Amino acid sequence: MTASKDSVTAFAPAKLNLCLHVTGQRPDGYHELDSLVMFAATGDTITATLADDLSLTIDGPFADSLSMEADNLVLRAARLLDPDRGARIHLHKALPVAAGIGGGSSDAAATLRALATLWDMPLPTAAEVLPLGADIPVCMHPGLLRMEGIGEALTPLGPAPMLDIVLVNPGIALSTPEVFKGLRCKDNPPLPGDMPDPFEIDSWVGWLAEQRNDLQEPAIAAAPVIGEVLEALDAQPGNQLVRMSGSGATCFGIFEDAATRDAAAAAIRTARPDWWVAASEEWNL
Ligand SMILES: C[C@](O)(CO)[C@H](O)COP(=O)(O)OP(=O)(O)OC[C@H]1O[C@@H](n2ccc(N)nc2=O)[C@H](O)[C@@H]1O
Ligand SMILES: Nc1ncnc2c1ncn2[C@@H]1O[C@H](COP(=O)(O)OP(=O)(O)OP(=O)(O)O)[C@@H](O)[C@H]1O
Repeated sequence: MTASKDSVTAFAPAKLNLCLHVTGQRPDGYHELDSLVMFAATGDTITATLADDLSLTIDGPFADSLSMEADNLVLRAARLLDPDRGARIHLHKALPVAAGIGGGSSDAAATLRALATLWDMPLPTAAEVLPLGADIPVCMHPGLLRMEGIGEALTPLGPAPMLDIVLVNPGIALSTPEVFKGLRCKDNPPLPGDMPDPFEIDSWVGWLAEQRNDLQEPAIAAAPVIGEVLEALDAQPGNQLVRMSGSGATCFGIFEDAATRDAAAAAIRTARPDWWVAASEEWNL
């Protein structure tokens, strides 16, 4: 985060569900999750400047996907922090929208970080931000986290280790509730209790590969192109783990080093110029 007296810039990293186990469903319809979450160093940028009124401007490659409606998560987050204060907020939208990488949630969390500094206020709690979205609590404290409940029960596991990641989105927006609705089984096993040390990267990634994203199957049923994305990542030399994030459609690959990561990203970009492809590293706050 960079700050001057009257302006603060905060990064809104892409969220990755390294695994996402759906373990039950509450009477209100929300699903119980058991997920490991980390963040990638590709994302949006929020700049907040002191002003009398609250306003939002948007630019960037995915700005057109977002209408300038009053319900943008950035404005909802600002009003949640203080409904009576003003700021001129600019969002540079570099992440695809409705893509399973929590772009809107990360924008909301970055807005809260920026405005808490600008307005000299404490950050809200997980319970306070949960009504804005189930992914917002985890986006408040980027690092490696276990996320349970419907997204509010967080166990910080320290910083994410150094990882070489490729993210690929085939250019389709997926509705999170529709993907949850397609789940055939809602009471799947939680994460096993024996997670290796994340800094023993090879054995940790091997353990992750044995876990699941339970939303992957219903997402592929809704959008079969996700299967093509997974195959494209899987075909690249040096991949150690290939999986979909969140409710899709973005998938990621973890590669053994920066050279195989960059070669994979270049190969997929060449083969599918219409897809969004990002080569990245981990991001910790
Ligand atoms: C799938 C994940 O991305 C995993 O990190 C999140 O659980 C989704 O988080 P989100 O997009 O912030 O979700 P919200 O905006 O709160 O909810 C959108 C819709 O997704 C479904 N939903 C979401 C979270 C959850 N634990 N159970 C659900 O069933 C509900 O139908 C809800 O109405
Ligand atoms: N700043 C924002 N960025 C992206 N989406 C936003 C924003 N504000 C509101 N939205 C709305 O939120 C919806 C979900 O967008 P988002 O990009 O966060 O989805 P997602 O990546 O699938 O999230 P998740 O991984 O949390 O399910 C979009 O349909 C969009 O209309």
